[in-house]
Amino acid sequence: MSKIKKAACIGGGVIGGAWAARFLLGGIDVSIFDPHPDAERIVTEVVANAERAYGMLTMAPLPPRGKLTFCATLEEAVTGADWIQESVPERLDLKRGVLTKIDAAADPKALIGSSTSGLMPTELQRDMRHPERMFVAHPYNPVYLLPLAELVGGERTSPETLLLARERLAPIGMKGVILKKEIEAFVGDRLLEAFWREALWLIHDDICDTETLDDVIRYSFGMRWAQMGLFETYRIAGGEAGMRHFLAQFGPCLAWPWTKLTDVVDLDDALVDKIAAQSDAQSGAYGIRDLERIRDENLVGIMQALKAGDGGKGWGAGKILSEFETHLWSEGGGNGNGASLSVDTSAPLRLVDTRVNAAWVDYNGHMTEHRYLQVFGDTSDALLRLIGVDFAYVEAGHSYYTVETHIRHLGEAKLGQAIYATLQILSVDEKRVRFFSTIHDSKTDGIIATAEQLMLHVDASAGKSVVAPPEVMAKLAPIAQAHAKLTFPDGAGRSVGQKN
Ligand SMILES: NC(=O)C1=CN([C@@H]2O[C@H](COP(=O)(O)OP(=O)(O)OC[C@H]3O[C@@H](n4cnc5c(N)ncnc54)[C@H](O)[C@@H]3O)[C@@H](O)[C@H]2O)C=CC1
Ligand SMILES: C[N+](C)(C)CC(=O)CC(=O)[O-]
Repeated sequence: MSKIKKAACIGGGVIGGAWAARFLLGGIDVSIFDPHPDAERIVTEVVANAERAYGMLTMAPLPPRGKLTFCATLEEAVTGADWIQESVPERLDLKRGVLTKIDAAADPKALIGSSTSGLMPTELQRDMRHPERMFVAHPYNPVYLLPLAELVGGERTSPETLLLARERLAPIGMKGVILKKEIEAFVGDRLLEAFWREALWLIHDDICDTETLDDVIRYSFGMRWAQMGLFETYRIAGGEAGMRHFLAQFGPCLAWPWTKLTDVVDLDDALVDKIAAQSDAQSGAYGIRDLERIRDENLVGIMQALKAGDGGKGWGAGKILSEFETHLWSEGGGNGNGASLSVDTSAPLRLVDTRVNAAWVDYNGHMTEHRYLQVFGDTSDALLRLIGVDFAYVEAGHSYYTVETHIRHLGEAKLGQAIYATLQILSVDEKRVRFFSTIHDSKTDGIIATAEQLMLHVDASAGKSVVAPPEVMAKLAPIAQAHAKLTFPDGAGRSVGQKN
């Protein structure tokens, strides 16, 4: 599978910043060029929101965050990048100029995607020397959560470019859909534009205000669309007689005055003022970053619900999330698979490096208790991958299950604090592994929490413990032997409430 190794974002506004977050949280280094004086602050805030959202979205081990570099020139940003995403304002002359500059400075094999909402790729690639690798990758806001990118080629885009782009988006949790032909505004924005025009008429004609219009969407078909789109929803609406019956029943409405789509509203000052005032009344109590966080929490909830859809197989965006998580598990949080990790057994194994995410913090202002178990769980998962108990091993029917845990909270972890976790094996036999993990502050190495745990090797389908195979024991035993020579950890073997 082809993966993005280094990305460049040209334009770091709403969309460029969110692309950067998607790449960074996928473990990819990103260089940004944006001349705006506030670009660095804005991108940093967007990335922080994205990181918070990922903390809620998935328990799968994310790779170490990529490195973010702000560059003084476009040329500097694209150097070494194999995916360049242009996200400058929606003006043909500006975009064409920027894309032509990218083309001249980038590696000829680098893919160049444009975030344009509706400009034709043939127009955008007109002056490029290597137009075959240029295409539209039209995302949806927020790019770091919504998985879709419409992939659209121009007359001179090679078909392989679109296939390669789709392949490279999958490991960062995105679904690239390739359109058969280019058309202004592609598929999504054509639909949204039709909807938007109708909505503007409804406000203009005082049928409702912006809040009522939004209520109509979010309490009804908006929820349907998140999971089944238009045609599958209408198929169900046709009842047992299906789609043909639906078309026969509602087809005549097409001739009735149910839409004003052919008539474009005049977006004059009066209408702009009206919409802005209604929008202020509806949402003005929140700042933009607050609204983004609320939106992200809701989207995460929807995606998680969809992950449980279709009897747990995942549905729509939930299926993409599930596939993304499978990929993350198989990659093992950037530690690589067990075989390639070099292990220093002369000390407890340092298996997890992370940061306290906003979603982990509770009303006491510090990391909440179940997140400790999450970090300890990530640590034991990392041990398992190290000894060959990876995703393929689990899929083949065996695993280790945790049967006992004792956590001690010895310090506090605050929002954004860098922490790391170590693990020392205490004892091992063919069925059991007993180990002691410690969460440390990354700056001081001070101990924040410890966990003593016992895991059993199991046959998952039989639902019972069985002996681990020789190849797992061959990896586990040397670590256990080395750790037996270390000092027995202070606090191991303690019971709850025991005095020192
Ligand atoms: N905002 C949205 O909901 C969506 C926007 N898009 C598309 O993404 C693109 C960017 O839109 P937004 O991020 O919303 O705009 P924005 O105005 O938030 O950001 C544009 C950024 O480009 C920077 N910029 C201007 N000239 C530049 C140059 N020569 N080189 C590098 N950076 C430059 C600006 O300083 C600004 O930070 C547009 O093509 C838009 O149609 C696509 C999907 C959704
Ligand atoms: C309004 N818009 C045309 C920029 C919207 C998009 O392009 C996609 C989105 O995120 O809705």
